[in-house]
Amino acid sequence: MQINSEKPIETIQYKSEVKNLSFYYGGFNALKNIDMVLHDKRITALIGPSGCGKSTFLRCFNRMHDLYPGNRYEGEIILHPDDVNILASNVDPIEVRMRISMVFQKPNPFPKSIYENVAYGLRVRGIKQRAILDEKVEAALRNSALWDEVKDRLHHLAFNLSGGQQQRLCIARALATDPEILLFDEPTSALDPIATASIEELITDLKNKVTILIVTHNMQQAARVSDYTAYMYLGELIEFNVTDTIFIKPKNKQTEDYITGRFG
Ligand SMILES: Nc1ncnc2c1ncn2[C@@H]1O[C@H](COP(=O)(O)OP(=O)(O)OP(=O)(O)O)[C@@H](O)[C@H]1O
Repeated sequence: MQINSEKPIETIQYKSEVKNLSFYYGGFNALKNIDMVLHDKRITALIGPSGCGKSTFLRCFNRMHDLYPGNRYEGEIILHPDDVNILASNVDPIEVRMRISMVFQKPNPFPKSIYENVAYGLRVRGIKQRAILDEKVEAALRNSALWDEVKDRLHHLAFNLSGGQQQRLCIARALATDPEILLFDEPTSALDPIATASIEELITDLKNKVTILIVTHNMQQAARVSDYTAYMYLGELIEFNVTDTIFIKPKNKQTEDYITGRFG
């Protein structure tokens, strides 16, 4: 595995360090000894052929796998600046999910109003004051480039929005609680090209505010939006580097074959 063997394009801090991470679905070893970093307020893309473990890796970051019995992590995911290992058994997964939010492949708004979708996580955290809720809901909708389209119908059902708008609403819902890392699992695969372009633009804008890890099948998308790219194969991290290097001059033959479409 090659990791950051070139000088980084800039000197920035790590938001997270993955150390010797392995993951098991019961007896199946889906991730094997992964070492990687997430650069603070940068976008990292995970690419690789179907079944290589991209979603499994992403889901380790918010302890999603804890929801199912028989799953097991080994190794560490250190979250900075407080250096906590979010996989440690004494760390509450609910706490982790407050700090690391996820946006799924298909838009999945709750059967509630636009406003209540965004306010949901704030209410779970015990925020009741209307003025604070109003302020945070508006900020999240502005940050997800949805405010102008919905400001006059905040109390309408979220299902009335288009697919692209629903996905931006899900991003607003994830942003409302000020997460430190935002996880995207193929966020545009259910959307048309215009909605995809607006989500990509939004993701690019969001990196000023939050560290982003995105799984995508679409290599052009990885090349367009990400600063760093990780290529995975059969549960292993094969190569990790700045995105331009991975796409223009990968160091590993397997990465090159995948990027050039000779494999996968
Ligand atoms: N709940 C599960 N139980 C057992 N094995 C699983 C489970 N979920 C995924 N796997 C297996 O783990 C491996 C990695 O799957 P994963 O979904 O992470 O791959 P992926 O790279 O995200 O694939 P895709 O691009 O098709 O979404 C695959 O072999 C898959 O069959």
